[in-house]
Amino acid sequence: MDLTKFHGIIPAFYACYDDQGNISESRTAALADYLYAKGVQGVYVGGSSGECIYHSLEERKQALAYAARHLKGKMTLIAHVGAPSTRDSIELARHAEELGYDALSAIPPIYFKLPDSAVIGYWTAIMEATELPFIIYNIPQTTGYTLTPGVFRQLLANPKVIGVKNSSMPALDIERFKSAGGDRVVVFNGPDEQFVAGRIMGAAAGIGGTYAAMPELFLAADKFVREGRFEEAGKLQSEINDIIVALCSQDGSMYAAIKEVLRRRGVNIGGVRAPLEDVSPADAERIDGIAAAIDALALRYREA
Ligand SMILES: CC(=O)N[C@H](C=O)[C@@H](O)[C@H](O)[C@H](O)CO
Ligand SMILES: CC(=O)C(=O)O
Repeated sequence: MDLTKFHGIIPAFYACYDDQGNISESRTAALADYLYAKGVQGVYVGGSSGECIYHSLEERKQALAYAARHLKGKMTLIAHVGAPSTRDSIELARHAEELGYDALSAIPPIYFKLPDSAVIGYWTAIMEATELPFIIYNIPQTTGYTLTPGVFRQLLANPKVIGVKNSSMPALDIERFKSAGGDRVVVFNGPDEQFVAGRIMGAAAGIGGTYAAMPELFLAADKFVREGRFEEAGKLQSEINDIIVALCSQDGSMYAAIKEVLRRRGVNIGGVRAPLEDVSPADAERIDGIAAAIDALALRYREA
């Protein structure tokens, strides 16, 4: 299988709401057009950053359908289908396959702490439900489940497994998964704050929650790594991290801050769904500064 279509910068697609807080097709189209114009390699739809955890099954299907309608054939499409029950996950997986997604991905089961056997059973049931390749999602800080290299190796017995999106903080985990999977897997860097480290340690791609706020910067960082320009990559990573820290330092949630940045960059995708907190009046001025900083860096790295 040609895995190169999964290489590069793959922003996590955000939940796009109308003014009443319902999933909006026209606003999904606006985010889709913006990301297409920036030249990203793909999108990851319906994950953490897509606020999937706060959506009904019907809304999740809508979000997957609207993104596919506006991006199918233009870039690689990955559907996140992890849901509390195996049954709902399978329903989403089949829906994503019908919509023409290129791959599925899922977090492990959440809430109850389940043994490895149940987690493996869950991911395997999703894989068996469609013909699509599958990307395991390891994000221990939110799910409470840590994927070990041993369990990863067991899962690799299934040829549908083509990769792992690793969001644990040690870049070492990326290297260990790549070492276990070799050429048949793509490891996706999770933590945007160490994208450059992840790329150097074995990730051929990144899926990130802040990419869509500043796609130009992650595309430039990726190019620096590909060209072996590690000093420039490291400097840009540091500039990116100043922005991420600022996005995470508002009264509102990081996603609310990002959506305000996007509004200033010409893309209105609404607010965030409670219990995520909206930005405060005091955030507004600081977010003006963040958006201006992103625009200035994007300009500076345009010819990178
Ligand atoms: C914990 C979490 O949500 N991680 C995301 C996915 O890996 C990241 O992309 C973060 O959104 C990003 O690194 C900002 O902290
Ligand atoms: C990558 C990420 O942030 C997500 O799962 O949406």
